Amino acid sequence: MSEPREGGLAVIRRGLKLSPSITDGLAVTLLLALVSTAGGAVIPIVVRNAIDDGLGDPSGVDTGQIAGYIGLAAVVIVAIMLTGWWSKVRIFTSTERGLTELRVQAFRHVHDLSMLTQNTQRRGALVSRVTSDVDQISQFLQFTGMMMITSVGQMIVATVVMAALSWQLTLVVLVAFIPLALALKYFAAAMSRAYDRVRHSVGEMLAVIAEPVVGASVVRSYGIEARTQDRIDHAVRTNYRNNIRAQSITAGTFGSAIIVGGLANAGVLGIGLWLGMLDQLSMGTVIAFIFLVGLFTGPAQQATQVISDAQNAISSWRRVIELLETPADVVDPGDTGRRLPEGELGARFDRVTFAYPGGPPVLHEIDVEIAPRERVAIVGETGSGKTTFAKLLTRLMDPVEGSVLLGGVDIAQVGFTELRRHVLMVPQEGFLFDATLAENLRYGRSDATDAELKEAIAALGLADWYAGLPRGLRTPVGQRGESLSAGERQLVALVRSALADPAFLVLDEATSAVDPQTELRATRALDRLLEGRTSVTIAHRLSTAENADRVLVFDAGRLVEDGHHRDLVKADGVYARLHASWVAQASLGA
Ligand SMILES: Nc1ncnc2c1ncn2[C@@H]1O[C@H](COP(=O)(O)OP(=O)(O)OP(=O)(O)O)[C@@H](O)[C@H]1O
Repeated sequence: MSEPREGGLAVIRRGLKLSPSITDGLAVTLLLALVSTAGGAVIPIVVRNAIDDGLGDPSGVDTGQIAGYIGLAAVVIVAIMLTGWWSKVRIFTSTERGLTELRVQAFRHVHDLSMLTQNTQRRGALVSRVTSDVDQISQFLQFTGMMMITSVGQMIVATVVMAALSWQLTLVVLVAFIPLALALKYFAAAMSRAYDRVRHSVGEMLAVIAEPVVGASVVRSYGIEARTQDRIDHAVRTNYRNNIRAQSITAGTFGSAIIVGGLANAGVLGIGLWLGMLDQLSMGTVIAFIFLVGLFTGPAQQATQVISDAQNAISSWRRVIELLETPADVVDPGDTGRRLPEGELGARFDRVTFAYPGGPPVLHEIDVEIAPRERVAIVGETGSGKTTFAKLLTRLMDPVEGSVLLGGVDIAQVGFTELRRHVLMVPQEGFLFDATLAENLRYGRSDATDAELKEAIAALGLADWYAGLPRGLRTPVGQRGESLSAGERQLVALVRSALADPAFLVLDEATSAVDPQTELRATRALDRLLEGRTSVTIAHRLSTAENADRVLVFDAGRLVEDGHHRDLVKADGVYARLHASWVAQASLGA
């Protein structure tokens, strides 16, 4: 299905490179953690000595010596606590710092990804995916990853100390663990498959739940609540089943590790006592061994949990890296980019061909020049490429071949900020944020004063509309502007554009019907907005094409006609047919 995936270590290496703060001071942190772990192995030795030398002293119980050992044990325990605490604080701090960097990079990148291949909804899903993926990585780095390293250290130290005390008992412990060590590989593979299924079903479930939330109005208006609910129930149940299956495997492996631990302890006790009776082992050594078996088996019991957490974290990391490495298809040249000429601006499409990723060309060799201050209307059947043309003009995407120039400059070489200062796209539905009217208008120009906002409203002939607003500039527009009518939202979008004051405007004409009074206001406001500017309007209305200086007609991705409405009607081609159907519709509506 896809190319071979790189191994876990390679993913970790690349992930660490992306968040260098994680490894800041890691050597010291690990050293502290290992000191803390190794400290654990000192206690059994102290216990052994206290028993053998203190209690088992032939001249009677040596309380002084025992007190000395207890004191030593206390010092070691305090040292273990302090080094353990300190290493944890260090690992939390550095991983949080590194993961914050990763979150910032990932969220920024989601926004840089194509406006077209990633619609708003997909981007929302990506953002929540990144959030949960980074949480997984954090859980791993702060708990399990650290545990993994200290566990290995603990097992090595325990083995060395055990071997130094008694090779026979060490052998007993190792033999008990061999089957588990071998089985772990299989458990890990089963767990990996089970958790893969869980991750997949979580993704499905989120998508199925998110869709009807975003499309709530469609769900309600088509009365498909029951069907939607069925899909959600099914996704939730599948996720539940997958989770239960995965948890059963985890529980099974954990349980078998406990059994093996028990067997090792029993073996140590049995054989230890027997060796003791043969006078080959001291009492202290056998008791110390019980402690050491604990040190050795603890990590092995947690190995399954560690492996599954590591697998989760690695696939999360892999996804975040893949996201970050998805090239942003429109690259911002930034401040080093070229500047656009100030004042009026014309545009040129120089043999522009465009295809959406993986699709056939939808615009073919478009060659056209738009003069400064010209009012151009774009018309064509649905799917003919009008929106694509407009998006190329504002560089929401780059042509596959050819180039788009503004004022003689290839817009691919112009920084985003500079470009947005000169050319602006006014969509059909200007998105309004859940804030006041003033705040929404300031998306056009952030430093505009209240007086300037009112001036801009008046300049577009909207003073009477504004006067009717209950709280003036402080009027809340509601979520997505719901407190305003569709027509009023268009008015806000026009004032916002006027405040931004670009030389070149690209408009997607609204198709939604609005009341006649607002319609009149919008037409008047638009007329004033376009005054003195170059404009390209995706026209859905007859009057827009009729009033334009020039009409560009698209058909199946080709520019087939170019001229004034009058001449195009006479030419009796694509435009004449479109025009005839508009006229017929208008007379039907009348
Ligand atoms: N994001 C996309 N991914 C893939 N193909 C797309 C995408 N957007 C548009 N297309 C395809 O590109 C072609 C041109 O679409 P475009 O939106 O430019 O047409 P349009 O003339 O603006 O149509 P409408 O009037 O319906 O908005 C169509 O065939 C369409 O299916």
